[in-house]
Amino acid sequence: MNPRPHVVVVGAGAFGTALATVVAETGESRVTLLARRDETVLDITTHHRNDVALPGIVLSAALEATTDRDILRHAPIVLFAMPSQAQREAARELAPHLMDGATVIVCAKGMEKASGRLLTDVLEEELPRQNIAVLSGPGFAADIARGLPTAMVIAAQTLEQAADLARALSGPTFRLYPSADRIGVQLGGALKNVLAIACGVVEGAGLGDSARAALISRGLAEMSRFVAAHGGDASTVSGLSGLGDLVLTGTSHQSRNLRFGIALGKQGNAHGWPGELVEGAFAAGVASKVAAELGVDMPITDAVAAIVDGKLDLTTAISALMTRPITREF
Ligand SMILES: NC(=O)C1=CN([C@@H]2O[C@H](COP(=O)(O)OP(=O)(O)OC[C@H]3O[C@@H](n4cnc5c(N)ncnc54)[C@H](O)[C@@H]3O)[C@@H](O)[C@H]2O)C=CC1
Ligand SMILES: O=C(CO)COP(=O)(O)O
Repeated sequence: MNPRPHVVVVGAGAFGTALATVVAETGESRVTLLARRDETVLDITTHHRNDVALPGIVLSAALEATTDRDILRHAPIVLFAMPSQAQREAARELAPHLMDGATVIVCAKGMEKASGRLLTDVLEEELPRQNIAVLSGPGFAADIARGLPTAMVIAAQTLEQAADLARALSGPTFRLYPSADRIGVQLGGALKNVLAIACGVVEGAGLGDSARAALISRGLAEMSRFVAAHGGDASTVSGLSGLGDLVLTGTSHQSRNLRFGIALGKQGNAHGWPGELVEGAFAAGVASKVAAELGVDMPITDAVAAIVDGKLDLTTAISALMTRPITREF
């Protein structure tokens, strides 16, 4: 791989901006953020800030920004940091601009709602001439952008490719662990959002910390089953993407999914939610539907999907979860 590759990050929201600045700061790559709005480009190039996405944070002076898609033509590494439901559309729009053989890294945490498919499958369908990888794990955009220590996972088709990517993108404050399990890594990220909503519901309804610990642990069992049913490695979810991210977003109020769940637990609905992205609200319904098709038992995910859809009240959900037949733990 080129010693100083050009990395382009698509999606100038919180996560895209955070990834772009932390990689630019290493000095190992030339990094450009591909934004949709001229105002964002101006803010980054003149003030080294993106105050819409990451208010008050000073970005790397080495970070470039543009709205010109032609920047993708010579970029061997491209990060797709837009929300899950926008990944297909973005791939379709950007396909003519991407370099043949480039690696496109899914940085969203979710599944495609319309098809129930994995995001790597979606991008492989839309971008047959590129290699598709996944970046996931515990890391709030604001923490990453501020240079606080974070560790995440990068999964590619082979461990060797993942290790190359990890070396190209890691820096002194941002450490990537390579993996060859794209399925486990991406599903760990998608499903932890559903469970973070469940943890929020528990917190909002005042059900106690013991209930949260039970949810995290039984939620992990659900994740493992779902990953295995998709052909991934069930043990991947006990790593950073899965348990690591669930501990983070199931307990920290920085998490939008947790805060959304707290609103549900407090008032029974999410009326008044400010419109921030809540990936778990999409993933719950998709995962629940796909699990039913695959015959995978996912009672917590099913409950979150039904609560989010307004089809189940909290008391009934808790009673249903607590009175399931007694079975062995594993
Ligand atoms: N914010 C965080 O701390 C983290 C977020 N993520 C994941 O990153 C993904 C994005 O989240 P955030 O950046 O927080 O959301 P955000 O709402 O801050 O930003 C999303 C950005 O995507 C852009 N966008 C939407 N559709 C697009 C398209 N078709 N082409 C180009 N850009 C498009 C929007 O303009 C917006 O700037 C989510 O899947 C989230 O789960 C992952 C780890 C941490
Ligand atoms: O995935 C995240 C951190 O790892 C961000 O979580 P939220 O989308 O819940 O804010």
